[in-house]
Amino acid sequence: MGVEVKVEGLTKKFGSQLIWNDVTLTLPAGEISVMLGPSGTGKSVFLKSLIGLLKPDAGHIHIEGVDIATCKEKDLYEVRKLFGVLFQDGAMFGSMDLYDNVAFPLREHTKKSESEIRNIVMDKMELVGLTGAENKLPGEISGGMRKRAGLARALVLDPEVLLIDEPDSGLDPVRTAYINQLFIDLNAQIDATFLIVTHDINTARTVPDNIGLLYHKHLAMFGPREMLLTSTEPVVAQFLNAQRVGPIGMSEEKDADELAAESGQEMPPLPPVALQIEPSDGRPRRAQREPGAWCRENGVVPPEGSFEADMPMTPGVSA
Ligand SMILES: Nc1ncnc2c1ncn2[C@@H]1O[C@H](COP(=O)(O)OP(=O)(O)OP(=O)(O)O)[C@@H](O)[C@H]1O
Repeated sequence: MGVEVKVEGLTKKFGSQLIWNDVTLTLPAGEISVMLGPSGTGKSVFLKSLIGLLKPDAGHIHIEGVDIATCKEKDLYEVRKLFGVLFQDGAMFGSMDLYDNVAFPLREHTKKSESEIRNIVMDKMELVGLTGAENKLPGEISGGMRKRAGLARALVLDPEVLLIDEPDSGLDPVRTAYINQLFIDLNAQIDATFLIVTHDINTARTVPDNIGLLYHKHLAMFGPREMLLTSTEPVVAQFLNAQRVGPIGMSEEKDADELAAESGQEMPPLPPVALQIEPSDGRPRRAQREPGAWCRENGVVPPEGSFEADMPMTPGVSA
């Protein structure tokens, strides 16, 4: 069962460059959360801060009673064992075949016998659909397969928290759809807490239980998927609907002249809220909620056509 990750007032700077300030959010145990944000807003830095690879300048990260923002190296080493991480490129050792890559954390961090290791590696390879590819080298397989192998390696120590950095980078839409379904199925099976950093709006709209948006050195919003997908807050609505009109500019916040030039243009109405992807075997996830439940409980009327099975495609967003 996954564990809760509670982030309070987290601030990160590199020298005088502020990356983000006062980030406060809770990744609920066993739920899938997605972190979005324009390029360079510090999504990867946030992910690395969560496992203690980067030290925040202020704030706290509470996991299982330990504050990893301030704890000793020895405690950090222990807490890190709760995490599995899938880096953007899979971070495979090029000279090792997939079997040895996936077995690596078990050989490094456990005293398991080679036959126990074999059982675990083959089990995780099967989970990610890579049975039969054990003897391939990372350079001999596609980007999608490399990500799956990276995922198998992230799973071998049975993580309570799975951090995934841009799983869709370099993948075509079909492969992205497959890996998104895999995340949902995995979450149903292992019940870990997931945090996925992505640029892909379709992933953000259909995979997570919660969405966060980093923008302009702060956390603009974090909450249930339906809350953000029905939000008319300009930054959130602009980003989640891939619009040019709104406060986010090409490289930073728009200046007064740019905003004035847009004054006659309105953001189009919000598109319908898509159904969340469900596990392929039909078994519900522990965190799964009924479509529209958050809207009903909070008196929010979702855009017409929301939660319909065969929703039409929205520009830039495939259902
Ligand atoms: N180790 C580091 N030292 C100094 N600056 C860094 C370091 N790591 C990241 N940065 C800076 O922090 C900022 C945020 O980087 P980060 O990679 O987290 O952004 P991102 O939101 O993940 O971007 P993208 O979506 O393009 O991957 C960038 O300006 C980057 O140059």
